[in-house]
Amino acid sequence: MKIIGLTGDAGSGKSAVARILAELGATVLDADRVARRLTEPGTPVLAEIARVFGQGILKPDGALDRPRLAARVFTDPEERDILNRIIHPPVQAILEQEIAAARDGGLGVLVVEVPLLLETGLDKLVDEVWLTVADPEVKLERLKARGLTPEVAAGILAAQMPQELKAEHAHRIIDTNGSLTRTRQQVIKYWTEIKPE
Ligand SMILES: CC(C)(COP(=O)(O)OP(=O)(O)OC[C@H]1O[C@@H](n2cnc3c(N)ncnc32)[C@H](O)[C@@H]1O)[C@@H](O)C(=O)NCCC(=O)NCCS
Ligand SMILES: Nc1ncnc2c1ncn2[C@@H]1O[C@H](COP(=O)(O)OP(=O)(O)OP(=O)(O)O)[C@@H](O)[C@H]1O
Repeated sequence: MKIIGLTGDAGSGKSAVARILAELGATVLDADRVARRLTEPGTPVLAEIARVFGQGILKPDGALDRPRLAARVFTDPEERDILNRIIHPPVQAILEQEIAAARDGGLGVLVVEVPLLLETGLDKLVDEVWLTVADPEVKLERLKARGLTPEVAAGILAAQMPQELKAEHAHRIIDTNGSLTRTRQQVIKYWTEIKPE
């Protein structure tokens, strides 16, 4: 099985590219979704977050108040480090397990979509790094369109390795500044290159 690590800044179009790759036949594993599952009500990770960040970080129904936690961790690097230390080890363990299982498995392509692929060193476990890129103002506009405040949106981008540095580690780069059709064309071209049959 071929394993692609898909990464890129927040708002750079990873999820859009992952959807196209899934349509083309890849299996997609999304690190954000793994992190969400690990922080569902009743999990040890959520209990630890509530212990460290206070019960106010939970909504009345006991679920994680994600916008509230985002506002804290993306404007305060120390708080972000604390969250990362709680949540990254279990997320990484699951991703490593899934990648190892895929290696033992059959043919096909596994795409692991990980915003912090390079920052966490998980790129060493994949065969190729694919990077989505967009101009800073495009990424910021997309994040604001999701309802994030400009401060939180800028905080997320500041918490990630700069796009130019990421590009030094990438095998294939997808520019998402244009239309979705343009993005799709680039993805199909790369897909054809790795799946020549
Ligand atoms: C802080 C949380 C609760 C905010 O949730 P929310 O639903 O508002 O945002 P979402 O998860 O969609 O994240 C938005 C984007 O921020 C970026 N991001 C998320 N966490 C981090 C982080 N710790 N450091 C840098 N960027 C991050 C990603 O690009 C992500 O796609 C959530 O992001 C979280 O649990 N983060 C820690 C887990 C993590 O690091 N995930 C990313 C890769 S494993
Ligand atoms: N040409 C394009 N390519 C990709 N996405 C585009 C394009 N034009 C507009 N978009 C939109 O921009 C947004 C990109 O956000 P997306 O969720 O794919 O980014 P992301 O890299 O996964 O971000 P995050 O890491 O924050 O989850 C989507 O709403 C998508 O529909």
